[in-house]
Amino acid sequence: AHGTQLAYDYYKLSCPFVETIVKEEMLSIFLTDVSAPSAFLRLFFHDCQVQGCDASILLDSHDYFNQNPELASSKNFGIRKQENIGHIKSRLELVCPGQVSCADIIALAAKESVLFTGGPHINIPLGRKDSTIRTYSKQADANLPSPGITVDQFLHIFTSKGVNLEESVAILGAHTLGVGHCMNIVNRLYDKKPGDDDHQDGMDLAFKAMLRLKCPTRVPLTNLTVVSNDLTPLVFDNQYYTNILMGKGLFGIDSSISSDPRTKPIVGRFAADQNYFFNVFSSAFVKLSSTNALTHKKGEVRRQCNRIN
Ligand code: HEM
Ligand SMILES: [Ca+2]
Ligand SMILES: [Ca+2]
Repeated sequence: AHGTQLAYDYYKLSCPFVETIVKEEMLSIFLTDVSAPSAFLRLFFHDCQVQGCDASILLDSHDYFNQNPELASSKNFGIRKQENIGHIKSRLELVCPGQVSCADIIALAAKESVLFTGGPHINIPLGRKDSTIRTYSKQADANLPSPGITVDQFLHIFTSKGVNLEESVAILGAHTLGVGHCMNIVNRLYDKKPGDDDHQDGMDLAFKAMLRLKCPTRVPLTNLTVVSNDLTPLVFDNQYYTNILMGKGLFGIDSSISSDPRTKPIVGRFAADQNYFFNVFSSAFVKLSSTNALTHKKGEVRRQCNRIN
């Protein structure tokens, strides 16, 4: 099974128990850290968004150009749990040395995170290779979306990967898990010109008052406070869509998709039908996980996730 494409049975001969081992390791991480699933899900998106799903995000700094690694970008603020991927990798190296890529481990960790928190069981094809090309913080700055992007920019990011309109709205449902830092929200709370109407951005006023209490100033220190992405940040459910329809979206883009005429009907459908959301999320996830995947002789299986062999 070492062809030129990702395959569902890629490790059937070379590492038949890879999925069981990753699941086992993930369970023990989840039991000690309830915030881990959200961290793995975001790690996966940020890896795929810069140069493709190739574990480039795990590479650390040392190189002769002395440039910052991808992870140092401010857009990667709050990214955690990379070291757990390295730990799972070292366990897999004992069982099937040189076989399983770090990029596949990131994708498997993300799908286990969705399942463990109550979301759908997603089957993903495997066989991604790890990048042999180093990435820099500038690439992450340029490719990772800002919380206030427009719906057009948002749709462009995903349609360019073959993700359709409905699937794009579904993949943002990942914001059913986890938190955001005040630094990513304060612009929405304090950049009003005098005389502006507080109602104009469609944000629920009680919600806005709560956010202002949690994030009282633009001063960087208080920006380290976190706020939940939805009402149930530990559960993968469709609450995110219900929240954004009520004007309780945390980031600008969360609010925007609940009012744009192209995306609003889809948000309504996901809010009304969790199963339907799960199905569309699953197909979006598989597409996202295949972004620029390196296969066959492109790329390598790293021996250690934080460095090119
Ligand atoms: C394309 C539009 C997107 C934008 C603008 C965006 C923006 C953000 C921002 C600003 C944060 C908060 C980071 C912090 O303050 O610590 C965040 C958190 C998060 N994002 Fe996104 N995101 C997008 C898409 C996605 C996608 C596609 C996924 C996964 C498939 C995802 C998964 C997450 C998760 C799970 C968190 C919570 C992380 C945690 O609790 O540590 N996001 N996102
Ligand atoms: Ca990458
Ligand atoms: Ca939730």
